[in-house]
Amino acid sequence: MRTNNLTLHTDKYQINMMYAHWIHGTHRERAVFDVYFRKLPFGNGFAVCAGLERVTDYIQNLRFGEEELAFLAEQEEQYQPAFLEELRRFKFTGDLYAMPEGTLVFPGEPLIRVEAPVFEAQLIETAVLNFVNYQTLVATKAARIKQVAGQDSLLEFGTRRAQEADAAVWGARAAYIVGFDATSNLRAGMMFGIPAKGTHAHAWVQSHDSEEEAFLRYAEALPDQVTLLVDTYDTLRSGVPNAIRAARELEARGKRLQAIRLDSGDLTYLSVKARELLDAEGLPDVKILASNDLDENIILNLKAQGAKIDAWGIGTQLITAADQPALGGVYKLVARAKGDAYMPVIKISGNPEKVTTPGVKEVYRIINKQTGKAEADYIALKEETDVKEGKRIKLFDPTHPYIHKFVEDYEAALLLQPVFQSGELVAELPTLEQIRTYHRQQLALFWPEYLRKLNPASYPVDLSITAWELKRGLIEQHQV
Ligand SMILES: Nc1ncnc2c1ncn2[C@@H]1O[C@H](COP(=O)(O)OP(=O)(O)OP(=O)(O)O)[C@@H](O)[C@H]1O
Ligand SMILES: O=P(O)(O)OC[C@H]1O[C@H](OP(=O)(O)OP(=O)(O)O)[C@H](O)[C@@H]1O
Ligand SMILES: O=C(O)c1cccnc1
Repeated sequence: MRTNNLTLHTDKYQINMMYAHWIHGTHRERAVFDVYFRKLPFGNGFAVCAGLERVTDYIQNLRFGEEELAFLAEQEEQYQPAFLEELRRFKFTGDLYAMPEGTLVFPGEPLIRVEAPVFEAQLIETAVLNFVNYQTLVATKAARIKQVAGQDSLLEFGTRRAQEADAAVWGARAAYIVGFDATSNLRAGMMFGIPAKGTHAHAWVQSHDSEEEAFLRYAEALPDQVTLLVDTYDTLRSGVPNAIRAARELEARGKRLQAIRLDSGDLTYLSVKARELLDAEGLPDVKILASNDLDENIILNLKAQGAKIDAWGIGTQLITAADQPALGGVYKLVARAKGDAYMPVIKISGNPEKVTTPGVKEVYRIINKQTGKAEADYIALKEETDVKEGKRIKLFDPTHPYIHKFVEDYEAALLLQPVFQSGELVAELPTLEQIRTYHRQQLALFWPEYLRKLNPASYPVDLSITAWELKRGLIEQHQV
């Protein structure tokens, strides 16, 4: 590997567009881009916004170093040396607004708005989507797992199966945001302050002459509160009885066996039987941890079957978001500078979902003051004042405009917060603990029908009349 610099972590077409803008002298013209996704993953009723910390760090460190410039100079495009000099001076000077990490987010609403010289806004598209798509996807998957696990402990075990190293650590962080308790990845622990936890592998048992010896030696070496993996040979005939012997031995030394881990077989049957054995030996406090390709559906099933599992280790299915391995978040131009003002622009498509929503917009979460619950998200043009002033507004579904209602006793929470202004970081980023608390508060804002895992109700994301008319007008204008 030659570089840690992420400035060239972009698609070549961005640099080519930057070059063409520079050639024509339009590179300083301001442009506005929205980041949003069109479809919720996993059939879930919401997604959990994540990725902003990485985006912030990336933008602060955007610089074309000598290595990057030399590499660009070698490209078949033969960029002019003066362009490379322009890149040498590159720094992000724009504005970026973003929803805080942990926010519940929905299709069609901007999670991030970038207002910057087109030269800068174009460069960052690829990396911003890369970070936000992955982290939002994993946070959402983890939220589904957290929902079924309730108060049980959740350990993130995914690194060995993750799509490479960055995915492992940022995925561990995304899981922690929504309520996982710990990760097995020590680097994630060190980078983010996530509690790091670990049991032991089958290899530990296999590398001893007997399972009993392996357990005793492990318990002897490690401090209090060990977890023993009991399924290497025969869970009920050998693993659990040997763990019970180890627990006795530990007790004699003033230490405790914290848990046993089951990693194969019928987890309901084995956990019920193991619980009986442990309880019969006066060890009701020894917990049962399960792992083995678990996801939210298996956990829900195991619970319905009466499994006696207190803690869950989750790897592959979470870190790879196995049932839907990508979130299709996009970065779309919605306005560009024309003189002193922004001119809204649109992208038309035969598929109504793919028609972009033009203009510089804000997203407001409309919260009913009586119930304290979110009624809808309301996308209005930035200059609109009605919603800011708490005036009566019409909520209507842009794809079915006849479905509508008026609301007046509401609080409008402005979701896109300033993060960069004129290239300077203006937001104080929250700590991970603050993000976890905020995420829990977000969940409490929503009625359960939007949160349920299976066939959730669709939460309304509505356009203001002005934003809708702007969109309709531009569609008509472009119709031939
Ligand atoms: N009672 C259960 N109900 C539903 N799914 C279960 C139950 N017990 C285990 N599972 C899940 O079923 C799958 C079983 O995987 P698999 O067929 O590989 O068996 P295994 O026990 O892991 O075998 P191996 O000994 O090869 O590891 C895993 O995803 C596991 O989490
Ligand atoms: O099943 P996942 O959700 O992906 O969780 C991670 C898995 O990684 C380990 O297995 P592995 O076979 O890699 O190693 P081991 O020898 O320690 O069991 C562990 O035992 C889990 O089963
Ligand atoms: O600590 C563990 O038990 C662990 C860690 C990573 C993967 N599987 C299990």
